[in-house]
Formats: sequence, C-alpha cells, structure tokens
Amino acid sequence: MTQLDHQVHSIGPEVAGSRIFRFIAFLYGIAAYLVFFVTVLYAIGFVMGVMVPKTIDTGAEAPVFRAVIINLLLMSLFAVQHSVMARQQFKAWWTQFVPKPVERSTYVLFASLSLLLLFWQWRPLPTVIWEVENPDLAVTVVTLSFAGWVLVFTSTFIINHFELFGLSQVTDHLVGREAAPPRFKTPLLYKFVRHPIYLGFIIAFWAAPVMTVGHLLFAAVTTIYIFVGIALEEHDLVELFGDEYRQYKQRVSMLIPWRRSV
Ligand SMILES: C[S@@+](CC[C@H](N)C(=O)[O-])C[C@H]1O[C@@H](n2cnc3c(N)ncnc32)[C@H](O)[C@@H]1O
Repeated sequence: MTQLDHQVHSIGPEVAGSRIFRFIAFLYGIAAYLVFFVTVLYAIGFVMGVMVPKTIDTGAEAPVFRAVIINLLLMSLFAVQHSVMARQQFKAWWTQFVPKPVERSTYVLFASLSLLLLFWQWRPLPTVIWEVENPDLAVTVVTLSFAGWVLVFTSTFIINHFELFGLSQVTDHLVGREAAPPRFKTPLLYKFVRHPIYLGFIIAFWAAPVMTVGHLLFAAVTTIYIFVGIALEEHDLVELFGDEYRQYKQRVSMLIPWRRSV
C-alpha cells in the first residue's frame, strides 16, 4: 500500500476522494497560506520596527528576568513546533489523523499561529546595545536588513514557494493529480550556498541600526535555532537524496558563499 493509499484509507475513500472534500481542502490550504502571508508581513514590521502596532521594542514591559523567560518560552514553542512537525517520523504519525493533502498547510498554519503568539506576547527589553548614529550608515543597515527579507522571499520562489507553503499539495489534490515526489534541486542561489533562506533571516535579524537587548536576544536565539534546524534538515536531506546531497555538502558551503560551486 502506498502512503497515499494509506492516507485515503485512514480518512475513508469516499470522503477523501469526494469533490466536496477536495474543495474544502483547497480552501483550507488557501486560508492557511493567507494566514502565513499576513504573519510574514507582520514579522518584517515586527523585526524592523516599522508599520505594525507592536514591534520587537514596544509593548508592555516586564521585569528583565521575567521578560527574558517569557521571550525564551515563546521562541522555544515556535522552535519545537517548527522542528518536530517537520520531521519525517512525525509526518508519518500525524498523517493518520490529518489528511496528507493538507498536512503541509496545517504545518504552515501552526507555525504562523505560534509566531503570531510570539509577536503578541513578546516583552520588549529596550536597553540599547548599539546605535548607528551616522544617518547614511543607518540607512545602509536598514537596506541590508530589507535585503535579507528579499533574499528569504526570493529563495522560497527559487526552491519552490507553492510547495513549501502547501498550495501545490492542495491544488494537486483538487484536480486529482498525483503529488510529485520530492526532488533534489540546486537552482540559482542554491549553487552558492545550501541555505539562502536561512542566510536571509540571519541578515534580516542582525542588521539593525538600533540593537536593543530584546532584539539581540531574538537574533541570537533564532540564529542558534537556525543552526540546529540546518543540522536536522540536512540529516533528512541525506536520508532522502543520499550521495547526491552528501556531494552537494562537500562542494557548496552552508551559509557563506566562499567556495565555488561546480
Ligand atoms: C524552509 S525550506 C529551507 C530550504 C533551505 N534550507 C534554505 O535555507 O534555503 C525547507 C525545505 O526545503 C527542502 N530543501 C532544502 N534544500 C533542498 C534542496 N537542495 N533540494 C530540494 N529540497 C530542499 C527541505 O527538505 C525542506 O522541506
């Protein structure tokens, strides 16, 4: 029995195959994507401190120790949700309950909700660690941070935006098309670094003209999390693609494009 067959059996063939189910699954995928999209836009404003009601440096203050603990808990919740739900073993287990075509959308929805909770409950720690006083240099740093976000967004399209955020899966299911198996790819930027999306996040989080204790905590913890995430992701990618990925690791660097790719 294939995984798809198994899935269809677990939710009942009539239900999974029915047109109404396919359509509801599609609408759910679109809704999850919209929640994700709003969350990412909010994240840009939250980290850059622009255009949103509550940023990384605003909101109700708490005593330092309490603020640090609350912020660490919020980031841990996101990290655990995001890493555990991305593992193959977890996916194999929970697709017994969540229909496979909407598994990715559900993952995206949960990740977005845990980020929205973080933005909402984040406690600012406004003590300034550094401040770029030269206006030209400050603009350059803001531009660099924005470039980090552009790198994140562009890289998702280069690797496969619609599959990453669950839209391809619900569309394939809607039209009765078999989902394409995962393929190893090294398009464009992926020829220079293995993780351009994560590189973009690191740039976006650290390039701050005004760096507060709260922002530094966020940047430091997310950077550590990115390195843990890379280790987990590469472990899965080696399992999935074997020697192809092992050779890719040897010839292309992780985050800093200092080795030339073949
Ligand atoms: C959020 S994306 C991050 C991709 C990459 N780590 C980056 O920073 O650009 C994670 C998904 O991309 C997939 N992925 C990462 N590198 C890949 C590659 N070279 N080819 C195909 N899929 C890849 C992983 O299996 C995972 O499902």
